[in-house]
Amino acid sequence: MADARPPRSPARPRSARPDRTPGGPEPLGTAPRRAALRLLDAVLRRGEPLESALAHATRALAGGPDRGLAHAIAAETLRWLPDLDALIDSATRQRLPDDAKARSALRIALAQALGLGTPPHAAIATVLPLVDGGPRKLVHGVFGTLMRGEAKLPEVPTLPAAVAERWRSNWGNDVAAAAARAIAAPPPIDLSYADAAKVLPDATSLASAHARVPAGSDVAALPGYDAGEWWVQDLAASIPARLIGRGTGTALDLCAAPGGKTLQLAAAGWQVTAVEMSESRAVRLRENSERTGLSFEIAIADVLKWSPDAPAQAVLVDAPCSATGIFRRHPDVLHRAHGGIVAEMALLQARILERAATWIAPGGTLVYATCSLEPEEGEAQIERFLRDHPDFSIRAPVDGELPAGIAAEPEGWVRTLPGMLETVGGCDGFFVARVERASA
Ligand SMILES: C[S@@+](CC[C@H](N)C(=O)[O-])C[C@H]1O[C@@H](n2cnc3c(N)ncnc32)[C@H](O)[C@@H]1O
Repeated sequence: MADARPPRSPARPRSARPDRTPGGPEPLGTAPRRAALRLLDAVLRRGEPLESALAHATRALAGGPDRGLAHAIAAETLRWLPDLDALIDSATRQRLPDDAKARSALRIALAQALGLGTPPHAAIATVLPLVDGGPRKLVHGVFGTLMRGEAKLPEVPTLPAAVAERWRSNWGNDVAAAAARAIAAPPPIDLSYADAAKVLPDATSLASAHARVPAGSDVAALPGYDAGEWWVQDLAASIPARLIGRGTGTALDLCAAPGGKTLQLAAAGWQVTAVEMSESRAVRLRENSERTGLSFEIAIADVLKWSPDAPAQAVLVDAPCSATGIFRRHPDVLHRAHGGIVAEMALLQARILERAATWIAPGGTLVYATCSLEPEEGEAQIERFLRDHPDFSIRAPVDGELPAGIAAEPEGWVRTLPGMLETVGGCDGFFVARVERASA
């Protein structure tokens, strides 16, 4: 590559040969790195969610552990992307283009060596075959320079510039700084229980029917898994159904899959119809119903075309959104969810809300939620909705309805932000508003 400075006397990490004969056997462990490279390409070039790209990018891998490794490498790279790029730029004379294969290969080699604790010689030996016939010497040299210089990642990851600017301007510097701290490692795992009496006795519990277990726990080994007593659901994601509460009437869960909120509503006694447009995601609804023994109707339909037979007492709109609030577990959103996506999602949310408003019985409740940290998908939606629908008004949460440590905003809605509950593991960024239709 002509545009990068060859390092001074490149180091040769143990067992990595920059001049390996092309076509020779590939070092063991290269296949998951190749899949990680494909995953990065899917997220950064095509804007695909990491989880959606997983099946295709890892289809050639032999088994679960290799797939898990490819996912872990890609996710770690996305957590630290601006910092990895800064290191790469510090060791090249001319900046490598963002989409250069050499940059991608270096990103995943460095993410492993500096983030995942992979021995440097293994990190580079398994990555060099990915640039065979290309900038192999450059990649090897830059990596060697950085390792010799004892390169390190900072203690706190750097947010991508556009995200940092947006969140600082919307929520302030402290929230943006807390978001950066929250990217450093995967968060703890929250479980929602159908029966509050069955919550694991030793676990941290921040709300009724909630347990929090450490990140990386083998959830399938936890008590109650086989019996379907609980499902994985972030604490903030459990708030929308908490605000609907218990009831025996009809509830519509629009945009329902994979179904965490549908299960909560069914467990709270409602006769639920779960509406989901994606057939493949609706399979998860069915599986979750079978696993937990909680029953509800499923309608596979687009809510922009579907209508219920009769108005419902409760309607939950967990609208499709930019998903920037779930960046801790899905760091790809930090690099995909730009302003255009937020604007597109905000339009869709407004259309869904308009339809949902017509399906609520007098005196009934509508809960609107998004896992987004963008006010256009939260506060602005509900402000506009209330302006356009004078027969609806906010019903603020009362004592005991929200998890410990989370309070309603003065306007009566709930906004969870990075930094909240930080000392006990944090929570996702969510917006939740409960509005009630006036009685006839
Ligand atoms: C935020 S997720 C829902 C998460 C879910 N409520 C839960 O708690 O597990 C949004 C869902 O809405 C679905 N969706 C998007 N647009 C839709 C539409 N027009 N009609 C029905 N479902 C839609 C997506 O396929 C996705 O499954």
